[in-house]
Amino acid sequence: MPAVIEVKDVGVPQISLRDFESRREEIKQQLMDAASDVGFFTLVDHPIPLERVDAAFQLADRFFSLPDDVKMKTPMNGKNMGYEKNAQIRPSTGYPDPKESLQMGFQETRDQEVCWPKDEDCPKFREDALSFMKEVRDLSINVMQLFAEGVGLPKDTFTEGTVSPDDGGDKNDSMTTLRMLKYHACEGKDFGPAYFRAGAHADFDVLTLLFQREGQDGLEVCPGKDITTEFGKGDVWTPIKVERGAIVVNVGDQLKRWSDDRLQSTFHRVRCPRPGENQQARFSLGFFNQARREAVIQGPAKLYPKITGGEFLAQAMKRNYDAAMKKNQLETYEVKAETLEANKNYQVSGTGLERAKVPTAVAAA
Ligand SMILES: O=C(O)CCC(=O)C(=O)O
Ligand SMILES: [Fe+2]
Repeated sequence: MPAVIEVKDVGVPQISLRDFESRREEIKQQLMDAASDVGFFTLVDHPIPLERVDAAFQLADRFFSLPDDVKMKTPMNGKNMGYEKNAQIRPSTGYPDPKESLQMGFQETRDQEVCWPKDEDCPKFREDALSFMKEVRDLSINVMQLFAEGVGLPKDTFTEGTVSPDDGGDKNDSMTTLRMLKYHACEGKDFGPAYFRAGAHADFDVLTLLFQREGQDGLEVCPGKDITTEFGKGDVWTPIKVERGAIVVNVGDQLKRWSDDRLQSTFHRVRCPRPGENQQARFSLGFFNQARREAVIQGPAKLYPKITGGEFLAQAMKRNYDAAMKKNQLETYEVKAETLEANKNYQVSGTGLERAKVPTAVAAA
């Protein structure tokens, strides 16, 4: 049976953070409802000013406008940091997403140091990116505290589990990352309906906050799909229209596991625009709150064995990037033998489980 891919607007809940302190309980309930149902929602009336988001997009544009050889001074490493272009192959499609991206984190390790664009190439990049990242992290903390309470864990479980203290603790085990994305322009080209700017995948972090630009739609989500079953066939995809000021938020695989599957990590993808649509480049900024390298992930009902953030990432990266890792001789984090044994019957879902049965196209340049 050929894949039936239906796109229907079944809606994604919008949650207002207005009067956060006095409406805390109400907001918590709305977050829990959205995250246990669709796994995706948008946040409005949040504290991040539009100008800050616009400035972050300008920063991304400044970086992506540099010549390729300058951007390639900070190549993607096996630890989810650095720059890549046409190199992220999604298991769901089998071809690289037609895009370029730069990922950076809070760590001050050598792994991370070498991934920051140099001041002489992109002045003040690091300073400005970090200040935006801190702002998004602060908002994430408020949301993650409500989720921890909502699933019956101590309030700070997900924040202590993702945020390394800036002083005192080992901030170098932070794995949270900001990913700047630029999908290539494809003016005048038609790759058909089954070609994607980002192939279907679920995120492997705790919570993703995604910033998009008006007029640059394309994100679609596939709610209600159990991500441990076959991927994407006959499912209903829902477009999320970009709304100025709204932040798209989704639950990742780590939070799904940490909540004993109460909260849903949902497949999503980015469509490639066809003639008649906006085929210019598309920018987005994804902030991925990930479990710290040493944080232990386990839900209140212990549905899954324990796994650390570092091991979780290593497994996800290995599964998703095996070929790329081999080719580039990249090294990722270590996974202990006992973790492998304890987790052998469980899957890190990451970016899809099966190659999609759709025709592939050559990535746009
Ligand atoms: O660019 C987007 O809108 C989505 C990106 C995404 O899903 C990802 O990078 O994980
Ligand atoms: Fe994603």
